[in-house]
Amino acid sequence: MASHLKNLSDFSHTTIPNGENYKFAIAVAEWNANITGALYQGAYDTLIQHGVKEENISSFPVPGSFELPGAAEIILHKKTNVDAVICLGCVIQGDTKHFDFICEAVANGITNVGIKYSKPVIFGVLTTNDEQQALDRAGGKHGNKGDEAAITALKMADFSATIS
Ligand SMILES: Nc1c(NC[C@H](O)[C@H](O)[C@H](O)CO)[nH]c(=O)[nH]c1=O
Ligand SMILES: CC(=O)[C@@H](O)COP(=O)(O)O
Repeated sequence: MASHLKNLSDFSHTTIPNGENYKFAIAVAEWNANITGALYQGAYDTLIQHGVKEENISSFPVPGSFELPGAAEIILHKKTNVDAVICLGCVIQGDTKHFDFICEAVANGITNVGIKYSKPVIFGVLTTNDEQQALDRAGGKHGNKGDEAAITALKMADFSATIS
């Protein structure tokens, strides 16, 4: 469903697991920091709201979204007790094809790291045509993609922990 047809921050809170027993890492890109900062705050606040302890959230800034898959790899290689990694970024179309290459590399890279480590690695990356679309999805009229990424991380961490 397109974001304009749903609010990224609208969830039935009865179906969201309590996160008190889970540890999360958040990798956040510094490119478009006004957007990614809002995504980060949304994700952090949502994790806390659902019982995650402050000491169980570790945060890792990286230069750009292209660095997110590598950061997730390093985090999961070195911090084996992390239950899920949330990757946050904002890629905005420019004048060249650079956007296409970054978006594909980031999406594929994040997918591959999650599979490699059998750990949830959440794609919380906005890929927009312009800044307004990003603002609308980082706490604007369409909600906050960071909230959505945190909810997904909670659900997948619980899924991973409870599957026999
Ligand atoms: N244009 C955007 C970038 N570009 C930078 C890359 O992500 C990367 O840091 C660079 O190519 C060096 O490896 N990054 C974003 O996150 N958002 C953009 O709009
Ligand atoms: C997504 C990008 O890397 C892009 O914002 C860079 O802009 P440009 O394509 O005009 O170089």
